[in-house]
Amino acid sequence: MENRIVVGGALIHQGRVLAARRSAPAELAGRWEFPGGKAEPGESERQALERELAEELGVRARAVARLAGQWPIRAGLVLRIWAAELVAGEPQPLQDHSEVRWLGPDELSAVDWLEHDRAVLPEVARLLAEADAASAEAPGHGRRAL
Ligand SMILES: Nc1nc2c([nH]c(=O)n2[C@H]2C[C@H](O)[C@@H](COP(=O)(O)OP(=O)(O)OP(=O)(O)O)O2)c(=O)[nH]1
Repeated sequence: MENRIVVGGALIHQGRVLAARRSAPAELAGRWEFPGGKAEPGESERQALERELAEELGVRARAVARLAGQWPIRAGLVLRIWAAELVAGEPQPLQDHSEVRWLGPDELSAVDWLEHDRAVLPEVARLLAEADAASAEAPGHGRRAL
């Protein structure tokens, strides 16, 4: 059987990353993840992520780059994580989540992540550090989206 891809988004905005607390199924409820979901047949990972972030959070977001690595979730299902930037809107837990939270670089371990997502945190920390360095160099010290 061909692997179906689950795309999770490390949505980064103003030096923080969004974590979302799952509301279902029971065995995953309460744990935190990078919001996203399964790519539909014929859909690119980018398209899938941007669609899922709109449905689940009510935001417009842009998938920027895939992070290294992939994680088997169960037979036929593989998780990949993309860095994404917020284009418009304020994320709300509309669907599949009970809460969302922006985490700064020192808060990445403050929530109970799903196991696979924990493996991505060093890379996310690096992205946040890069975004911070870029904002410090930018004229007027304005923060950049990523
Ligand atoms: N969305 C997401 N799912 C993750 C992450 N980490 C992780 O292990 N998973 C697992 C949980 C689920 O078993 C599976 C994704 O299912 P999902 O429920 O988010 O996908 P979906 O929205 O397309 O769901 P469905 O409509 O097909 O039920 O991947 C993550 O960071 N984000």
